Amino acid sequence: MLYAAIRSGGTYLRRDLCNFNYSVPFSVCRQHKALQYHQFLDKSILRSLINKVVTYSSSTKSNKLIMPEEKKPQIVFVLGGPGAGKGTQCSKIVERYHFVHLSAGDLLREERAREGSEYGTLIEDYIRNGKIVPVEVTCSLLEKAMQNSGKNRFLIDGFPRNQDNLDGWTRQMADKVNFQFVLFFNCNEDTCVERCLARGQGGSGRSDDNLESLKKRIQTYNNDSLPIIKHYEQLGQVKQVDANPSAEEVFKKVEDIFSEAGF
Ligand SMILES: Nc1ncnc2c1ncn2[C@@H]1O[C@H](COP(=O)(O)OP(=O)(O)OP(=O)(O)O)[C@@H](O)[C@H]1O
Ligand SMILES: Nc1ccn([C@@H]2O[C@H](COP(=O)(O)O)[C@@H](O)[C@H]2O)c(=O)n1
Repeated sequence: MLYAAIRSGGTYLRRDLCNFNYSVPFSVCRQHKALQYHQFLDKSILRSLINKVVTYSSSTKSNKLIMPEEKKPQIVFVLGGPGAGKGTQCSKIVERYHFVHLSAGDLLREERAREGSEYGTLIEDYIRNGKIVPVEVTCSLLEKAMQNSGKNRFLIDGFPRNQDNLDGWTRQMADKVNFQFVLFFNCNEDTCVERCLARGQGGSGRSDDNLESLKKRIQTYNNDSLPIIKHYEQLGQVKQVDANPSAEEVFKKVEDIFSEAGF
């Protein structure tokens, strides 16, 4: 038998990964997702055991192995209109709460600029026209950036932006991460446009900080991104912040949210 059931429907221990012979030497506290052990079990063995425990998805009845929830990277999605201040707030969160900030837009711009990229032209066309790049490209960039960072806490900024993004993420990543919540920066359309135009005039160098692209970006946001935020709202997974005040005032609300969430 490959797996020794610790508790049915719960966490399983892969015997073939263990170099000793205890049959059921510890129990798994599912509620707290923590391992508890019987007194006779040596702590060093326990430590090595914990490293070797994998969870088995009994709900799917498949042989798909899933990492324990507490070991998966923690993910916060950061959403809001163009220029709502997502990037600005993410930088502050990184400083205060030691998250890694991954902006889907930045990763796409980097990929566009990468010599030899097969997606450069496609990405430029999508960005200039405010359209959402197919998820296969974006999700792979996100996954690679997560792996390369070697860290375990991520703000994923500007993703998922449409149903394709959400479906692709669910297929490729949902099982691999510990999703926390969506941080939604809600900002008036006029303010968003003003901020992006000012950013363009200030020399952002972005090919989409102009009125023509902005109209398209806002249309995409209203038609494709808002329904995704609503989807998460219906699941009770959205923490909303009014993004119209100054960056400092907005961050105070963000701090409340992150502190309350235990970060
Ligand atoms: N609360 C704020 N008040 C005034 N200006 C702000 C505020 N937050 C951000 N800005 C400015 O607005 C511009 C857009 O901010 P930022 O890049 O953080 O937005 P964003 O939501 O990440 O944009 P995008 O989705 O287009 O990448 C920047 O020039 C930034 O300095
Ligand atoms: N999930 C995403 C995110 C972004 N894009 C494209 O990049 C543009 C800029 O994004 P920002 O978040 O930096 O504003 C955006 O308008 C899209 O064209 C994307 O395709 N998918």
